[in-house]
Amino acid sequence: DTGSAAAVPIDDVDIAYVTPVTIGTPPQTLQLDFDTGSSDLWVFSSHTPASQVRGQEIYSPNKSSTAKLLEGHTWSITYGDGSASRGNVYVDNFTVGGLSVAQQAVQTAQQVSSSFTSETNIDGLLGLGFSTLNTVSPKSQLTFFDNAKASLDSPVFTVDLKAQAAGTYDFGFIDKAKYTGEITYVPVNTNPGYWTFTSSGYAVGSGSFSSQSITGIADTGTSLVYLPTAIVTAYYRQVSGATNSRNYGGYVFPCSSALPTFTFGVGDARFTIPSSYISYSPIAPGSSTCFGGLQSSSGLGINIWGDVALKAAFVVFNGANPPTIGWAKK
Ligand SMILES: CC[C@H](C)[C@H](NC(=O)C[C@H](O)[C@H](CC1CCCCC1)NC(=O)CCNC(=O)[C@H](Cc1ccccc1)NC(=O)N1CCC(N)CC1)C(=O)NCc1cnc(C)nc1N
Repeated sequence: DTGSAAAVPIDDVDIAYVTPVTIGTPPQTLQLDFDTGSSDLWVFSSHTPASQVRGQEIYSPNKSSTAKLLEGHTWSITYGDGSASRGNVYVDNFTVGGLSVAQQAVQTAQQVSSSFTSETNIDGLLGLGFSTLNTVSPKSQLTFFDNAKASLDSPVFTVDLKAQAAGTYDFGFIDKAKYTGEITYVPVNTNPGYWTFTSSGYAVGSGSFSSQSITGIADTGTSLVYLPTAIVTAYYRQVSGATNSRNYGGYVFPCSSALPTFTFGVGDARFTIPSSYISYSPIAPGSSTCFGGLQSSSGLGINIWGDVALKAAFVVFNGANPPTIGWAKK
């Protein structure tokens, strides 16, 4: 089997991407944020208080003839940005881009934090991290990818995110039309459950490449790139008027400032993030001060290659044993 579905940016700065999925019988369609940085599949549902729903599509298990409550199972998750949700669990038919899993654990929200309520374009999350991170108790559940893996032509999924355009999540195959040159594969550390890999270094603009190991996670659910402070200060030193603003929570600069590109290494391969991706967004609509798409990871305890970096490459998440991650130009 294989599957292929669109990854559509939810706003004009690519803060996140959503992908259509269908749940139950007859099929109910929701738009989910596919997140390699977590491993819960949860949805806004008929169990979510109306006061917490603001236009999101909901999954109603009582309207699905194939839904079954997972008795006594609950879940509760908190994300890096402090957002959170919790609820109960059903199993039901679940399809992504033509690829179906018969008994997928679908976590129905009974409570979501205000940031989820206000994010009207996201009807839930589909975790693509390792199932060890799943929060369902007393028995943790498998991700869609782990459930589908045995039936896939190849135990992989690929991520092709684009700037202000629809990209794709492919399952079970590697589409040669989506990348150029070779795919460079590097090892993945599955502890504690992210897709953790080590980059071989970086360069700022046309500057020399600094070879150093940068261990971080490939995270489709994180908007920006978060790297060690030394690297980030080296970058913004090249940006006139850039300051690290406590007020705005990171590096800001005049939107008119020229920004260098940022290149990162994977093995011998080099990937360049265009300046336009790093001029992330005005700090407020119409402001002439812009927020950077590259920020410091100090305080996070982890380096994160988020959408700003993933958009610059075609990435293969190889779920074989042992898992690896592959990066290619496109
Ligand atoms: C089983 C938990 C699971 C593994 C969890 N995983 C994650 O947090 C990583 C995961 O990829 C989550 C997935 C997000 C969650 C919010 C909704 C969209 C998806 N990523 C993050 O939390 C990274 C930081 N957040 C982000 O990058 C969000 C993503 C977002 C997108 C659209 C709308 C709203 C939010 N972006 C923003 O808030 N932006 C607005 C501000 C702008 N300057 C940048 C973009 C974790 O590590 N939790 C531990 C944890 C708990 N508590 C805290 C405080 N930190 C933690 N790390």
